Amino acid sequence: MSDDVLLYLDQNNQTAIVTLNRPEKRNAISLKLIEQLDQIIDQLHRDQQTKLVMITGSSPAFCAGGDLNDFHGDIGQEEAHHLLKKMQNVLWKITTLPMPTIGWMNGLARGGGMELASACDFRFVNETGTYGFTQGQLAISTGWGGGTLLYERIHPQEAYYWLVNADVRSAVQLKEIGFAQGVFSSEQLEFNHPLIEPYIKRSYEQLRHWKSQWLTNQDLQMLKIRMDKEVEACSHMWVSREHKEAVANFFKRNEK
Ligand SMILES: CC[C@@H](C(=O)O)C(=O)SCCNC(=O)CCNC(=O)[C@H](O)C(C)(C)COP(=O)(O)OP(=O)(O)OC[C@H]1O[C@@H](n2cnc3c(N)ncnc32)[C@H](O)[C@@H]1OP(=O)(O)O
Repeated sequence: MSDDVLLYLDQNNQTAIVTLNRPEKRNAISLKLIEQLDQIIDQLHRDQQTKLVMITGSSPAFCAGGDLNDFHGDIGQEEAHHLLKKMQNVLWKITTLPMPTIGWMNGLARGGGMELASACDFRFVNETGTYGFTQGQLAISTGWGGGTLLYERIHPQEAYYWLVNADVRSAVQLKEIGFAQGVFSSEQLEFNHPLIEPYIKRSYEQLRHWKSQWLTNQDLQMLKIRMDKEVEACSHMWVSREHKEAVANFFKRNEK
């Protein structure tokens, strides 16, 4: 069985690197990938050694969002809800991991890929990448709870504006609005680079404390309710004719 998600723990188990590994599909998130990611995140929740988790993609992309083959098809609203909920649960588990998390955005991200990045505490982006909450272009909204998380990461006015525009932005723009904490070249984003040294220098206790403080500072109960509502809303849009046409157009375009 191929591994669609890889987990690498560095020698002293200080850093866990979680890599989405479907580069030929731009690391689009299939149902199989969700299952594997879920198991890895559960393992990290139980972990008593790791100081830091980094989530990244196998080059050239970070993540193209939900795999439109798996999430599409002739399904009703309840089935759509059931499928979307699976990844919402994973995003929730990532959000509430007990250690700091970095979305190590090595390349482009679209749709659910941006939602995944929003579930991380910090985001480092590749200067050559392009990034967008493009769900609006597919006649849906964010469907895994990542739109709700976006409101927690940047100014609400800017989050609202981005979701409605559904536009694709540069790395520098992401830094300007505070979505990304740093913009780096591909070489700088190589692992074991000094970029993560500041984190590793801090003690386990410090990092776990700051993470706990970060989570306490958010109203998690309310956050979960807001994410649930987002999934519900998207599941209704998912079965619309407009969405089905938009997905069919994507695959037609790629056939040419
Ligand atoms: C389902 C949840 C929902 C949410 O809650 O947010 C979503 O995520 S909806 C999905 C949103 N994502 C998209 O709309 C992105 C669609 N993809 C693209 O726009 C482009 O592929 C790209 C990501 C900009 C990359 O472009 P490029 O580098 O030119 O590569 P290709 O277009 O040739 O793609 C290579 C390969 O990958 C397949 N692919 C890409 N994205 C997806 C996807 N989201 N689902 C399924 N497959 C995807 C693409 O079809 C190509 O496959 P082959 O033709 O077999 O080579």
